[in-house]
Amino acid sequence: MAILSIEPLTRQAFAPFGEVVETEGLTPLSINQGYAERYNELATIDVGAEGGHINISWFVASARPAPIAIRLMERHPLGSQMFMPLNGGDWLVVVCTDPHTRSSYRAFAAKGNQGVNYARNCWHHPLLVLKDASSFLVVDRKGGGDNLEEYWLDETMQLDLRTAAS
Ligand SMILES: NC(=O)N[C@@H](O)C(=O)O
Ligand code: NI
Repeated sequence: MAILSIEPLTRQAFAPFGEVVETEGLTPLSINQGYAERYNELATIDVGAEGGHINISWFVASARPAPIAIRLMERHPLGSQMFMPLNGGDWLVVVCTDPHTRSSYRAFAAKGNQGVNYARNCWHHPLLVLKDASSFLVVDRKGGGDNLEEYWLDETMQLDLRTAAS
């Protein structure tokens, strides 16, 4: 059984896979006569391929049984996919550059104030949360064409949750 250690989610570490949606380290614009701050252009929504349009949805996710087993990776060839937690709970992100290559897998511990925007065609595990009834705002694609490619792993990989706290 392959064990995948979990690293903190940072913009730099996640850059090969997409964007981290967070305000950390950014300077906001002051708007609304000073009564609000705007953190601009945090993610690129790329859903126009083959006539696609933006789909705004709300996911309510349940925690998977521990130890979390990674058996399936997926990608969306026609569009990006953004997840933003709404309850403020920590969650997990698992991505890879090549699902056939074990060493290409990366697992990240995302904070409750961090979202991710998977770039179009980025291999990722479906939404992984640590608590039941975890709500997420999701921005991805609706439209024709086949926007889902799945890869079932030959060998189940396990997430080493002990490293998530580090
Ligand atoms: N199925 C669905 O809409 N969500 C997945 O693509 C996911 O990444 O969670
Ligand atoms: Ni997805």
